Amino acid sequence: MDSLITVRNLHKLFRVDQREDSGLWPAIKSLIRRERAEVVAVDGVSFSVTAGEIRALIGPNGAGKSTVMKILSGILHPTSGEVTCLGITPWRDRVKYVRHIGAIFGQKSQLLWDLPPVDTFALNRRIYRIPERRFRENVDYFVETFELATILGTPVRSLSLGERMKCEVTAALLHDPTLVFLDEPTIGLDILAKDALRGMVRKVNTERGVTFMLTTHDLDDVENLCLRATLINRGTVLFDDMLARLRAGRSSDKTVELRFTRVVEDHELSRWSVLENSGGSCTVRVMSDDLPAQVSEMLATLPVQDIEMKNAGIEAVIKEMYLSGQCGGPDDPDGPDDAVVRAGAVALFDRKAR
Ligand SMILES: Nc1ncnc2c1ncn2[C@@H]1O[C@H](COP(=O)(O)OP(=O)(O)OP(=O)(O)O)[C@@H](O)[C@H]1O
Repeated sequence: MDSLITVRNLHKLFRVDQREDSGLWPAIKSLIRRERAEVVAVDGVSFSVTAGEIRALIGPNGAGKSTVMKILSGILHPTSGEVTCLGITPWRDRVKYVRHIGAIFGQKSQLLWDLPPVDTFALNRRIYRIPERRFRENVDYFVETFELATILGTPVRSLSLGERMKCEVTAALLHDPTLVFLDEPTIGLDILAKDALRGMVRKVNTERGVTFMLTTHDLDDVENLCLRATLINRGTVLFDDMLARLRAGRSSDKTVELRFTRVVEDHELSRWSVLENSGGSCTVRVMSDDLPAQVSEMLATLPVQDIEMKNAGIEAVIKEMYLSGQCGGPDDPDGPDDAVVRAGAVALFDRKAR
C-alpha cells in the first residue's frame, strides 16, 4: 500500500543557552559569553503511514512527539533525515504543502473568539481559496454530520468545549485536506464529548478517506481510533506496529481495580503485578487462568472496599510489556536497552496516573 508519510532516520538537535548560576553577575557574564547546551529531541526516528490510516504517535512528556509533528507539518527543519508527506518535503515546499494539510489542537483554538464559527469558516474559505460551491457542500456536510445548526451563529466564547471542538474539526476540514494533525484533541472533554469527537474523526476518516496523525496522552483515544501506533521515548522509536500485535496472546488477561478502605503502601502489593497504585486504589494485572485464586487472596489480605474486573486494555498491555523489558514489537529483536524502556514506560504511565 502507498505510504502517505515516510520518515527516515530523522534527527533534531536544539541548541539552548545555558547559565551556570542565577544572579546579576552570571547574567552579565552570559551577555558576553554564552554557554550553549545541546538537546537531542529526535534521535533517528523512522516510520511510515499509509493513506487512510489514523496513526497514533505516543510517548511520555519530552519524548519528541511535538518535535516530530512540527517537522511533519513543515514548521521545523530537522537537523538531518528525510521526510516525505504527500510526495512533498514539508519544510521545503511549505506553501504548496499547507493547502493539503489541516491541524486540530485540543489546547489552541483556530476559531475567532468573539465571532460565531461561521465567520471563521468564511475566513478559511478565503485563505484556502475554496470554491464557493465546494465550500457550501462542505459546510452542509459538517453541519448535518456534527449537528452544528443551532450553534453556527453563537460567538465562540459562549460555546461549550465540546461544541467548540466540533467547530474546530469543521474549520480544519473545510478545505478538503488529505492529512490532518490531531494534537491532544480530547484534552479537557467530558466522556460524552470525547466519544462524540472520536466518532467524528472515525466518520471523516471512513467517509472522506482523510489520514490522521494523532498525538495524545489518552490511550483510550488510541484504542478507539487507531489500528497502529508508533511509540517514541527520548527521541527514538520503541514500538511501531499494529495494536492487535500488542494484544496477541494476552487478550484473555484481566485488570483488577481495587479500592481500599485505607492507604495501601507499595510493599503490601509487592506480590501482585501492579500497574498503578495511588494509595487509596490500585490496578493489578492478572492472568485469567489464575483469576479466582488471585482475587480470593486479594480479598483476604488487602483492605478492599470495592473491586472491578476488566479485560486488559491496551494501556495495561503496553505498560506491562515495557515494565517486563520487552521493548520492540514481535518484529523488533534489537530494541533499546531495558533501562531506557522502563524509564519510558514509567514516565508515560506515571503521568497518566497523576
Ligand atoms: N524549541 C526548543 N528548544 C530547545 N529544546 C526543545 C525545543 N522544543 C523541544 N525541545 C526539547 O526537546 C525534547 C522533546 O520535546 P517535545 O516537545 O518534542 O516532546 P513531547 O513528546 O511533545 O512532550 P509533551 O508530551 O510534554 O508535549 C524535550 O527535551 C524538549 O525540552
